[in-house]
Amino acid sequence: MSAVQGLIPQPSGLDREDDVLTAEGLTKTFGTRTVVDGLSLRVGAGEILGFLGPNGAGKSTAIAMLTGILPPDRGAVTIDGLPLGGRTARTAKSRIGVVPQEIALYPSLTARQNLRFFAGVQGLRGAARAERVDWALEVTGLTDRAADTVSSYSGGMQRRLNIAAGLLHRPKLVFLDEPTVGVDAQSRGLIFETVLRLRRELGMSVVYTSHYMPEVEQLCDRIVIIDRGRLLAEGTRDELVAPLGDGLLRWELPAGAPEAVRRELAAHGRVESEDTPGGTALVITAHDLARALRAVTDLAVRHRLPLTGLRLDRPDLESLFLHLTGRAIRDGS
Ligand SMILES: Nc1ncnc2c1ncn2[C@@H]1O[C@H](COP(=O)(O)OP(=O)(O)OP(=O)(O)O)[C@@H](O)[C@H]1O
Repeated sequence: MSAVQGLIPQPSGLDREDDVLTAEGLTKTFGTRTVVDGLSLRVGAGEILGFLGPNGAGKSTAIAMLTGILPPDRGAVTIDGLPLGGRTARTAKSRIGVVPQEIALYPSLTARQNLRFFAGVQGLRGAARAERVDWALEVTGLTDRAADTVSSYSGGMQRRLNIAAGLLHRPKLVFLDEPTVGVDAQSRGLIFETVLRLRRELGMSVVYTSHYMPEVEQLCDRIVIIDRGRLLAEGTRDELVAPLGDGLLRWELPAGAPEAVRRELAAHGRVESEDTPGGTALVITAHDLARALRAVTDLAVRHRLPLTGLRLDRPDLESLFLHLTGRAIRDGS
């Protein structure tokens, strides 16, 4: 059970006037399994929203519904005030860009030829097309390599060109699905720069999925965490980690450790128990980490308990995640 569930800020006031996306009660069931369950969220104009969840949480299914690829069983989405269904679906969809994880480019064509092709698919012609292709190359840092074939590109450059292709129609909102997976540090930096420029220069909004927490902490204005298809927490990075207190302290105790240990530690914050192969681990969400640590060492001396299984964690999204879901953001990591 989580240490902070119930203390996390929940979505505040949907349907703000400048929201570029609102979703209400999105639900999707495959067979007997409800994969997304009553999900509501919003994205503000110019906002970079981190969209997180452990493997199998329902992110891809939710994003497919948010982008009009998959119709929800229940619930509704608006893009820029337009329902993403019925008569307005086409216009609503034209205001979003979707950049999937998979590279969807023609390797034997140059970067510019690829973008000219995709711009044509978007209905751009003539000077407008040339201007937009130049812009997309520039904003993703690929102008110098525009005449090279994609097959000669590094993985990171291909990823940036993939992003450029999703920006050609200048959407109001772009979905970036794990845009930095497997890319080199330089491309990662350039992708960050691109995201920040899109917001700064065009007021574009971004929904950003990533398993790399420091990246999300650095880039995203607000973060939504889902698990088992439901919204688990939503807020700024600081709002989200605030309930974790000053720090987390995890102390593995042998079987038969006195109950008094737990009682005394409760004075220093919320205490939870986890079963371990050798006994129990107490997880203390400490108000004051230094004092909690002193209490632990004091208890260890008094009750002759080992300190070898003691670990301290900074409150960050990674630890929040573990506490909310009982799992690391990526299984096996
Ligand atoms: N078309 C489908 N039919 C049946 N089950 C599905 C279908 N699509 C997804 N699922 C199941 O729904 C659950 C959520 O899947 P989804 O891909 O949305 O999760 P995710 O959060 O994107 O996971 P990951 O981070 O691993 O990509 C998974 O258990 C998946 O097996």
